[in-house]
Parts: sequence; C-alpha cells; structure tokens
Amino acid sequence: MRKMSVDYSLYLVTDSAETLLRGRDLVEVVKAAVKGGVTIVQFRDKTGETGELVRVAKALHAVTKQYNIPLIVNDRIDVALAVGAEGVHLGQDDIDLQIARKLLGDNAIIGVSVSSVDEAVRAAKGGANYVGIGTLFATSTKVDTKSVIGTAGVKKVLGALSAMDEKVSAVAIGGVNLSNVQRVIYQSKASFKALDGIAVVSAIIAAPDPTKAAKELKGLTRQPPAFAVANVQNGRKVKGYQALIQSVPAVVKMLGQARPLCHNMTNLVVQNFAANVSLAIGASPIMSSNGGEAADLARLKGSLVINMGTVTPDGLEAYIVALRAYNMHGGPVILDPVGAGATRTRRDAVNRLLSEGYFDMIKGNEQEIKSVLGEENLQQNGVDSGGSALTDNDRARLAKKLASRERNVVLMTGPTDFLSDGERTFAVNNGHEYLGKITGSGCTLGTTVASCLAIQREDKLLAALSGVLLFEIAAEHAGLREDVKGPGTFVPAFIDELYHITKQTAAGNNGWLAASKINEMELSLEGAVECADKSAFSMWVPEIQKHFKLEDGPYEIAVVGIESHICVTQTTIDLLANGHKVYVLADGVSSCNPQEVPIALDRLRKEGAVVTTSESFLFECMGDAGIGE
Ligand SMILES: Cc1ncc(COP(=O)(O)OP(=O)(O)O)c(N)n1
Ligand SMILES: Cc1nc(C(=O)O)sc1CCOP(=O)(O)O
Repeated sequence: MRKMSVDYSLYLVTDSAETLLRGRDLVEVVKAAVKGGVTIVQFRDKTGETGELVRVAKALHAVTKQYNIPLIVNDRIDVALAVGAEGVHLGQDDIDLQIARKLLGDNAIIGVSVSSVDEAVRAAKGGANYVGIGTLFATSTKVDTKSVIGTAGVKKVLGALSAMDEKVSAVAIGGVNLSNVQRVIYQSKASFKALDGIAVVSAIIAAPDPTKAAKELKGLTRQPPAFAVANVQNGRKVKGYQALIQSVPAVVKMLGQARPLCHNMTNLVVQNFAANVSLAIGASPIMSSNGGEAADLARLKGSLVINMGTVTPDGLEAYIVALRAYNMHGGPVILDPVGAGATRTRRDAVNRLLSEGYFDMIKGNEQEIKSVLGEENLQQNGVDSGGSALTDNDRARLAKKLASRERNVVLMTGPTDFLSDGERTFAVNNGHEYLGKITGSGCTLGTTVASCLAIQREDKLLAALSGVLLFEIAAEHAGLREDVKGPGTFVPAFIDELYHITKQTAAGNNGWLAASKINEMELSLEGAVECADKSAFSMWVPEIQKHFKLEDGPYEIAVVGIESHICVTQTTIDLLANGHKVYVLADGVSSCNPQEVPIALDRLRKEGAVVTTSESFLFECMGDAGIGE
C-alpha cells in the first residue's frame, strides 16, 4: 500500500441501506460528496457478498483516487487488499490490530473504533493511525451501539490520548449533522488535543444533495460555533477577582442602557416574580414557553433561560427547539436543571438537553450539579438542595469539573455560591437568609444572570459574577431595611433594591460593591495532600510538618517554587534541620531578581541540599527504563 498523508476533517462512512440511498447509486452519492469536500471515505457494508464488496470498493477507489483522498474498508482486510485501498477500519471484535498491520504493512491507515479511554489507549499503543470515538449521540444509522458517550466522553478520550507519546488522530462518530457539528468540535476539545475530524454517515449519504451537505459540513468544521464567536474573537478574560470586580459596574450599567431581552421558559410558580426582577434590573423580560416563537425571539439578541421546574414531555421538545434557535444565533442560554436528581424523568430530560445543544451556563444547587455530572446513586428530595457534607474546596471542584467538561460557566448556588469557567473559580458569600424563605429566588437569580449574559458575552464568568453580586447584595440591602419584617415584606423590598442598585450604578455610584465577599479558589493543585496558607516565608509550618514526621522518615523531599532566595531557601534549611534529605530542583525555582538564584543555590548546596534538575531527579526516582511512566 502506498503511504498517503491524511486529512481526517470530514470523514464519510458509507452505508448502503435503502432508507438512506432511496434508489440512488452509492458510488454516485460518494462521488458527489467527495466533490463537496469529503477528505477521507470508508466503505462500510457489513452484509454484502465478498465479490460484490470488491466490485463496489473498486468503483469507490476509482473515485477517491481521482481526488487523491484515501479509501478505507470497514472490517474486511481481504477486500482492502483486493482493491489496494489505503487502509482498514477495525471494530473491537474484529481482527487483531497487530495482525492487520502485518498483513497490510506500515503504510496502511488503520483505524479502530473506541468508546472508552482504555480502548483508545490500547489502540494508540497498538499502532493505530486513528481512532473513531463513538457513539457520540444516539443515531438510527447504527442501533447496536455499545454506549452513547456524548461530547464529555469524547473529551475524556482525547485528554487521555494527549498524554501519550504515541501520536494518533481522532474522529468522533454518531449523530453528527449540520446542526451540531460545530458544537461537537468545540465541546469535545480537551486541554491539549482537539478532534482531527468528524465522521458522518446519514448527514451526507441521506442528504438530498450530498455535494451541498459535504460543503456545508466542511465549512462549519472550520468556524467556531456562533455561541463561541465572541469568546474566540475577543476572548481576553479578566484575571483575578479584584480586576473582575472592577468590571462589574460596566455590566450592570449596560443592562439599563441595552435593555436586553431575557426570554424565560420557566416554571409557572415563578413567572411573575422573574418578570419583575428582570424589569427591576433594566432588562426586558418575555415569558414564553412556546417553542414555535423561539426562532423569532432568538433573533432579538437576548438570552434564554430554560428552567426545568415544571418540565413536561411537550415542554422538553419546546426547550430543544428554542435551545437550537439560540445556539444558531449565538444567543446565550442558561440551564436551570431544577430538581435534576429527583426523578428519572428529570435526569433523562437533562441528558437529552445536553445532547441537543450548548448551554453557556448551568446554574443549580449542589444536588442538581452533581446530577448533571452524572453522579450515580443520587436521590434528590424534591427540588431542594438538602445539606452538604462537602468542604468548600470540594464544592468548588464540582463546579469547576462541570464547567470544564461542558466548556461553559457553572454557577453552583448554596450558602456560598461557586462560579467557575473551568479555569477561574470563585466563591461568593453574599446574600440574605430570606432568599431561602421565598419561592423562586434561585430561578430569578437565573433570570438576572441570563440578563447579564445577554450583554456580556465575551467573558461569561464576569456576566455570572455581575448577576450574582447584583442579586445578592440587593437582597442584603433589602434584609436590612426597617420596613422588612420577614419573607413577605422582603420580596417587594428586594425588587426595589435591585432597581436602586441598577440606577445608582448607571449614575456612576458603585459603592454597593464594597459589600462583595469573594474568594478566588486555588484548585489547580488537584490531588494535593495539603494546601497551606502561610505568612511565614518557610513552608515548614505545622500543616506541612504533620506529613513529614521524623519517626516515619527521614523523607526525601523535592523543593520547587519562588523565591529561591527567600521561601525556597528557608524551607530547605528547615527541612535539613529536621533531618530530611532535600533535593532543590534548579529548573523549578526562580526569583524576581535572577541574580539571586545562583547565590541561593550555592548556599543551599553548602547547607547540605542536593541541587539538581527536574529531569535528573525524575529519572533517579524511576531508576529503570522499563517503568511505565
Ligand atoms: C470512523 C469510524 N468510527 C467508528 C466506526 C464503527 O462503526 P462500525 O463499523 O459499525 O462498528 P464496529 O464494527 O467498529 O463495532 C466506523 N465504522 N468508522
Ligand atoms: C458507523 C457508526 N459507528 C458508530 C460508533 O458508535 O462506533 S455510530 C455509527 C453510525 C453513524 O451514523 P450517523 O452519522 O448517520 O449518525
């Protein structure tokens, strides 16, 4: 087989089912599709006689050769060899990858179907050129699928592949079409690896005009989705909560100036309250659960709240119509998965919504967020959160985990609210106890945040933070008023305070923000045994000392960090004084003034530390080339 460079971006997998071809000839359909920009073709026919398979494969190969793109044969090495195809695609139950490689040679393109990290790692280690990751979404083209893994499952596989030395390409397959292809590529991207392409059957084979379908799909694979455009083009995100707080007044001010439409598909209980909150902060509410008018509303540059509080089968279909319309126009959408963990119906509804469209933000209490994350054995009692056994760090991690999985912003409400966009995570400690004593406070927070999102699309975390602070500080102001005697009098006072804060901000008075109580959560040290805040320069503080008791040691400890001549030096000296062996990794320490570094390292060497490099240290730890890591 001749070696060929491969572009996996638009991978057409064929299917000869009459329901898809509707009387047309497969080879003609493929020819049309290739004209439209398909970059690789797989002949997949699981039932044909060998002679017929060879005949069709030959005809397909004539087409692909004309366009200089590879032809891959599904399952059948014999057919691939007979026609000189460029490669084969193997399932988990097909012939062993090593045997296929021996039979086809080094130049052959060999792809493997995978649906989990284990299968993908095995395929990569076994020398596959690419993996077909599926089943992405349920599809009528293939009903005997093992598991539907969604973009979250694809992302996990890509994450694992990115950490491997073996270079393997990846496409996703199952239910990809014109309406979701951009979202699939966007949401499945792992930190260091994106899909190399998408594989489709029906979106092209069943299309009335396969050339047009291929052209459109190809065009979409090259552009970010509408909901990510603002992020991608202007995506400078404000770093650090101080800078973020300073940006909040501009968002609140803009609410009154732009009067953004806030479209609420929300439950019957809170419609009136949500509309009043929306008006008070300067937005323009519309309470419509009719999917039929969503397409028109989505053009009005507002945002959409999908609140599952009183979800019904018809309501769910209407949400999906609206979600798609807003996604198409790039209008932000918030999911409020009310009571997501309470019933099977709600769990299924959430899964369906997540597979049908993109949510710029998911807002829920701890139980709801856990349920959206797919935690097993979770039984939520009604729509309330219930208590939590988790630490603040654990709760912040939940928000961060969901946000990075969905590539959006997550607002997890509770006595402390946690906001994350997967990179930055904040805890907000504002609010008033009366918010917990009235109906619909969580839902109307969703409406507030959605209104902010409508006018602040570049930095969605800033929009969320602005909405949360406006809402919760207004609640604090209301709760302090003398005329407020309890939850009943709190509601109108709260609406008044939302209105006052918005007006004050428009007039340039931002004093209300002084009440904000925000912490930036440091969660990047995943798996850290201890994260200790310290004012001492040395890290040898009680929280750290307890992990290094001399009677269990002495320990061999590697030290990295800043500043080499201050904290690193004092920590190392304390560790040595307490009997431990210390390695200072020269390429892992630094000082603002670079001249300090060699002087500090020289001193530490004299004090008895081993000054070495990270690579030298790691190889010394491993000791043997046979070790997996
Ligand atoms: C690119 C690509 N990915 C996955 C498949 C798997 O489909 P199928 O051949 O129906 O299933 P298995 O035989 O692998 O179980 C594919 N054909 N192409
Ligand atoms: C061939 C195939 N393999 C899948 C897998 O999950 O491995 S799903 C699938 C069918 C994909 O068809 P469509 O693009 O029409 O949804």
